[in-house]
Amino acid sequence: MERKPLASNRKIPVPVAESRTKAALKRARSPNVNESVTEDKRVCTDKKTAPGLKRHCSTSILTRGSAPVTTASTRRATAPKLNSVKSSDSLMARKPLSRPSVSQAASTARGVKPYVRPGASTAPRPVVQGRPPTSASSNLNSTVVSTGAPKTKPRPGWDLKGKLQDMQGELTGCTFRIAHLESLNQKLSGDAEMKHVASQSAVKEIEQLKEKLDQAGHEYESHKKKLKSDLEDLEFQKSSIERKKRALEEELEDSNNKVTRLQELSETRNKTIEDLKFAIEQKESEILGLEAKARAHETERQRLTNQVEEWKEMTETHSKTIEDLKLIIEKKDSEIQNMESRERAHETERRRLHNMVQELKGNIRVFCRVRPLLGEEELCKGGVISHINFPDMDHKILELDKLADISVNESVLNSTRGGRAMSKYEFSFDKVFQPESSQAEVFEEISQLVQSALDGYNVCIFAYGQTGSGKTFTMEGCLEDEDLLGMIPRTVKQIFTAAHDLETKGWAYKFSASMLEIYNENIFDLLGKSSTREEKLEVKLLAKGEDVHVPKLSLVEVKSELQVLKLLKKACENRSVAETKCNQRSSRSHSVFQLKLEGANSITGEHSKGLLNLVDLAGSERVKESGSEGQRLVEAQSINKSLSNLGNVIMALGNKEKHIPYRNSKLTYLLQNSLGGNSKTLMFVNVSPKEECFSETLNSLRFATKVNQCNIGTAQKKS
Ligand SMILES: Nc1ncnc2c1ncn2[C@@H]1O[C@H](COP(=O)(O)OP(=O)(O)OP(=O)(O)O)[C@@H](O)[C@H]1O
Repeated sequence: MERKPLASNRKIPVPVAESRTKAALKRARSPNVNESVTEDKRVCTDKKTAPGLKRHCSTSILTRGSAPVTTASTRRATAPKLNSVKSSDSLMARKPLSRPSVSQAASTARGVKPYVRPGASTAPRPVVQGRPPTSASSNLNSTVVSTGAPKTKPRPGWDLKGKLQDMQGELTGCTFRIAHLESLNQKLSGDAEMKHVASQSAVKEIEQLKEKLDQAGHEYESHKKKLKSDLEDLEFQKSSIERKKRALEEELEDSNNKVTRLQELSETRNKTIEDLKFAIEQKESEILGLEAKARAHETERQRLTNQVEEWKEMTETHSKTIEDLKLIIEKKDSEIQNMESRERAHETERRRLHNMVQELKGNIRVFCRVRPLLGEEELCKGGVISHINFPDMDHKILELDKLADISVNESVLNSTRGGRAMSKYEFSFDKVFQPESSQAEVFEEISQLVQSALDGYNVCIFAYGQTGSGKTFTMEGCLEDEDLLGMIPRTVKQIFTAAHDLETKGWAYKFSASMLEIYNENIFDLLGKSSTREEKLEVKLLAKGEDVHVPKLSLVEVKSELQVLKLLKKACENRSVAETKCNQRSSRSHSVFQLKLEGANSITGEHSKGLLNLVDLAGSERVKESGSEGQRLVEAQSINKSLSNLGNVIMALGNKEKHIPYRNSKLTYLLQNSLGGNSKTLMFVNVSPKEECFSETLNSLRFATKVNQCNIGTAQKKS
């Protein structure tokens, strides 16, 4: 009987994994294996000593690790019939028992799953009995089969002979079978011997392998130690490498940061370089421009140098010429002085002629001014003044039309309009200003008169007319608007300008201004302090033919037009304060602006003394028509008194009467030196364009016509 497992133990495949190698080595050293080997040895020993037991022993070996098998001898001892033995043998022959290899057996015994070489069959290998039957066994089996129990019916009890025959046949079979078994036993004994030898060689081989295994174990241990130390070395190297790696990584990160910073720096520098390049280009182009300029300057310098040389020569020539010219200038200076003295003589002559013209024009002159329709008046009338006409081109005649006839002495031209009788009144004045006339145009006509004040004449300009006809607008105007400045500021401006011009002719002037208000025949100072403003002033005449004097009246020396404008504003404010105490007082009072002009010519020794009176009279409407009563009646009466007295004075002057009733009113008393022989008088008669004011307009025009017809004599220059 061959035993392959030991040989196959050596052939335990080398496992891929070390763990498997260790397990195999362990299994190889396993006590179970030893046990198995020992058991094999024991069986072999038993085989020598007890051949009878050999079968049992071999059978136990064969059956170890498999299901228990009942031996043939046991079965024979217990089998009641040969048939049963035959059947069990045949069963053995038919049903081979599986026997695992030694390693498998060992593994199974330890409960460890045996290692199965890949590709190897896991089917149990058949034991001897399981092998295909040898020729002997097959013969036996065939014999048994042939000598098997007859399939005939059992012999009856009485057939002893037959039964004996059967028993003899059975005995023969047994004998034959015993012989066969003995031969078989002999064969098996031989096999056992061979197995024993093989087993011993296997044991030797196992011991050798064990030694080798121990040796291999030592080698493995030493190798393991070496590997462990190598591993430690490697671990140490690894950790040092990792440290180095970390250090390198940090270094790398630092380097990267440095690189980034350097890149940024590089970009900044590149940009700076670009900027600098651009600046350099600009500078270069500037330099080129400057070089070109420098070249041009050099050329210019050269040219100028040449010119300087030329001029040096010319200067010498000019110096000579200058000397000649100086002589000529000296000559001319004396000529100019002669001319200036002649001019002064001319100026004196001009003044004389101017005065003569004024005399020829008459010392009382009357200008008529019609104001335009304003605001709602314009809307109602469609902007047309239908009852006032300006028929002549010389602007000296005004026509007043009325449908109803009024019996008056003026030249009334009766005509018809729309089938109705129409009265036409014509008035003639020195000048008629139409509604469109500007303040400048009006002033142009009175500027010569203003000049007379500088020449040493008393000048009186007053505005007459009903309330709202434009007297204040004409005299003062709007002080905030240059174009709307009235006669007073324009007069002042002209006087200062002319005085300045006359300075070159030796004239020096001193101007003193005052402004008063005559309300209800009382005189109030419009330039006074608030404490003295309500104080009533009186007019005094120091001596006959002397200046009229108002004691306590503020007299302010003025040196500029601006200063006078400030005084006018102050007077306006004081008037409006008074107006809050007395309703419409400004309309109900006369305001008088006076400017004294005292001139002296340092060259000719001439002196001049003039007085300029600019008067804004109170409204001239009649008491009866205005239906005034109470305070208004008192106002109206005093206005009427002063205005009618003004007319009376002018009439008396015109009639060359001996007694001129100056003292009948404060106004005429104040203006007595400016009305009459020594003065030049101009009256504005202001006319409202409103048709409902027709009656008042007619009255005003009649009064102005009377004044205009007066010849108040020749003005005398005061000196
Ligand atoms: N020529 C003109 N152009 C434009 N507006 C004028 C003119 N004349 C008068 N006015 C306006 O008419 C209005 C009445 O004028 P203003 O006050 O001068 O009349 P007045 O006769 O002085 O009246 P009062 O007697 O009440 O003082 C004012 O608003 C003034 O600005």
